[in-house]
Amino acid sequence: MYVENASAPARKPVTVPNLHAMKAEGRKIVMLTAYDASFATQLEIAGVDVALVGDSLGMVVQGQRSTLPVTLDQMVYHTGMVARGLSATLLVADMPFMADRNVDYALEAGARLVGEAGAAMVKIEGAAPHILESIHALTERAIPVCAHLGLTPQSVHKFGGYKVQGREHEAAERVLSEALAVQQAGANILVLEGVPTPLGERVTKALDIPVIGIGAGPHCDGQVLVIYDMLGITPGKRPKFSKDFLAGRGSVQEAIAAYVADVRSGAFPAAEHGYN
Ligand SMILES: Nc1nc(=O)c2c([nH]1)NC[C@@H]1CN(c3ccc(C(=O)N[C@@H](CCC(=O)O)C(=O)O)cc3)CN21
Ligand SMILES: CC(C)C(=O)C(=O)O
Ligand SMILES: [Mg+2]
Repeated sequence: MYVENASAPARKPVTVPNLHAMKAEGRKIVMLTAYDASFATQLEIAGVDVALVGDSLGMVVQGQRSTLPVTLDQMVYHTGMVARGLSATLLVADMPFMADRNVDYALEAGARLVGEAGAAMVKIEGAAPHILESIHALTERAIPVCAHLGLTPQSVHKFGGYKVQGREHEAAERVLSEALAVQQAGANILVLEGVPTPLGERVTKALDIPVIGIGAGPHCDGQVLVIYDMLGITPGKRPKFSKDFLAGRGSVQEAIAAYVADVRSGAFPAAEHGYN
């Protein structure tokens, strides 16, 4: 029987091997943050590939000045809420500041975010020796890892602000060698944030694993944004790499659908969203 409001056929679940196939086939990966079940459902309906419970929730949900105050308990709480809104979308949860202080802590945090809260993968910033060890230890225990390099927000005090990374020749070479190191340690995918467009392209071409960019130019294998930035409701100034997809559209669902379509077609990001 034809039912006008019958829901769309269920999407096949997105898996880690799917993301690797997408890179191989040149199909762009669409990633977006979510912090609760209602937004998670909107991502699910729009066909977003990967949902990220970002520690950016400290800034956009809690109103903090950085991501550093976010606790593991809070990440577990939000990850659980998002997990209950998803079915096919792959769920990644950020390791909060210092939950990766050593391998044992990182394993404990991974166990909670995946085992207790329902994430399929955890994201860890940096490529310091203890981070490479943790990436290895987690992936050995079948917890997939998304590495995160470039403008890593948990290093805001070290960088002296949210500054684009890898601008000088030596700094660019360092980002590239860190990317190779996290891949070697076992990372399944990489988020590359806040680097010049040519470096985004070099890293994407040098790695076998998918590279998801945010402020890293259009050559990455996929893109990620903070959902409040792409809905134009971020308090204060939005990063230059973001875009308001709700402007001129009638609903949150249309805005997310436009983001999905523009990432898949390569229309987003445009030159104005990148750094040179
Ligand atoms: N709303 C929001 N969006 C984000 O993308 C985001 C967060 N919050 N919180 C956690 C981190 C912090 N991020 C940020 C925050 C600011 C800039 C920013 O203003 N960058 C300057 C670059 C200046 C330079 O050229 O070095 C810019 O103008 O874009 C970048 C990333 C990314 N993450
Ligand atoms: C900006 C993305 C990559 C992130 O780490 C977050 O939302 O916390
Ligand atoms: Mg984060």
